[in-house]
Amino acid sequence: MVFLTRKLLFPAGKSVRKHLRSHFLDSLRLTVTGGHGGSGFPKIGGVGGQGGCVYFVAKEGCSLKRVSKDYSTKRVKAAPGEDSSKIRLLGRRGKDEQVTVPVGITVIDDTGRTIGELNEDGKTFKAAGGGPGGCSGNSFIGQPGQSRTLTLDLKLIADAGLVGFPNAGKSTFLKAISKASPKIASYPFTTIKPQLGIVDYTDFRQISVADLPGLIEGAHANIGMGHKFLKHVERTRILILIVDIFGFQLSPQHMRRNCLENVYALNRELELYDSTLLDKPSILLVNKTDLDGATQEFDRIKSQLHRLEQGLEGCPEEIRPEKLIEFERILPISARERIGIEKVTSAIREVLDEAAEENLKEPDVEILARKNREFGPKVV
Ligand SMILES: Nc1nc2c(ncn2[C@@H]2O[C@H](COP(=O)(O)OP(=O)(O)OP(=O)(O)O)[C@@H](O)[C@H]2O)c(=O)[nH]1
Repeated sequence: MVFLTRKLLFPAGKSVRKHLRSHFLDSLRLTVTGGHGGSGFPKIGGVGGQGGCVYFVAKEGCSLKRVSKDYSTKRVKAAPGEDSSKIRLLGRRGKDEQVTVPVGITVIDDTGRTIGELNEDGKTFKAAGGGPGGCSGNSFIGQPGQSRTLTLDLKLIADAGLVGFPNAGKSTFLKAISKASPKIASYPFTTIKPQLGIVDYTDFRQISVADLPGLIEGAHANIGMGHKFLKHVERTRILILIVDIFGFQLSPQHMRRNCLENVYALNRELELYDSTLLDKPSILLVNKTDLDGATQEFDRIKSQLHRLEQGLEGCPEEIRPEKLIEFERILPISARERIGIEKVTSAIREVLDEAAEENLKEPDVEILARKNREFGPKVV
């Protein structure tokens, strides 16, 4: 049925991504409702308990995807207040509902107004107030809680995040794609200050690329800048992985990894930290192809880069990923000599546009598929 739905939704000729990714979410709409106030007890002047409130609480390491899974109906309701009774004149307050959200969330109401910012761990925002309990002022009838639909927007660092081991040529690449020298971005919700390069297109579109520094093998286990780095990879729409065509060695104590192994190692680091990062559309840049013998080396490994699953057996166990990254594009470049840079900037734009298009369509498919499951004919 899902297959059929997809076929109907995606017109012929329009390519459906060959592998269906689960979605990276950077925006989520939730309908929040405070609990209903409890009824009062007119005879003895008893007051109903106030309904519970809905709060958003920022927490490090939480993702919008998690919130979406926890509240699959996209509705959050706090508990009603207790009715007043002979044994409890003042009804108890309804239980609050606390929704844990990622740090760096902007809360937007239905009119498009920003009504809250959750930029620090532990920060709380009251999303919906509970209804007042019944009392003499309201004829002892408990009132409904506040109800509204809010959008949780995850603040992004940039459209694309540049991921690579040291010395791969990230800064050089950033300079090559942005006319002005990269800016150091300072965000209130992050501790790192990524270098930000802005790509200017002839039609005045601008796309931002952030160099997220400090990834080394073991980052998932918080070695080096570890988690500080990885948690910011979440805040970009697409990933650009960059590797040195001749490989990389962090220090004499570390193994020398060839180009292909570097790709597996980057894949492994992302996977170990959070495998949903691999769901983001990604581009692989193989850098330093101006060096002697680099073109031949790229031609030699090109097919292996396109079919990572085939090289898995020969991949050292400590960097062997379980879930493989799937690149939308694999491009050889020389960041220093600015070779292949135009192809990269067009690819970034195309991949971002494809991702945006897919994001628009995919939820429809999911909803339709669910509805079909709920109401469609039973297949036994
Ligand atoms: N031959 C050649 N050298 C390059 C190229 N791109 C970068 N380099 C050199 O590689 C070295 C590292 O480049 P960076 O841009 O500083 O690399 P990085 O990934 O930002 O390094 P970290 O700051 O350590 O993370 C420098 O000496 C660059 O000149 C390239 O396309 N060709």
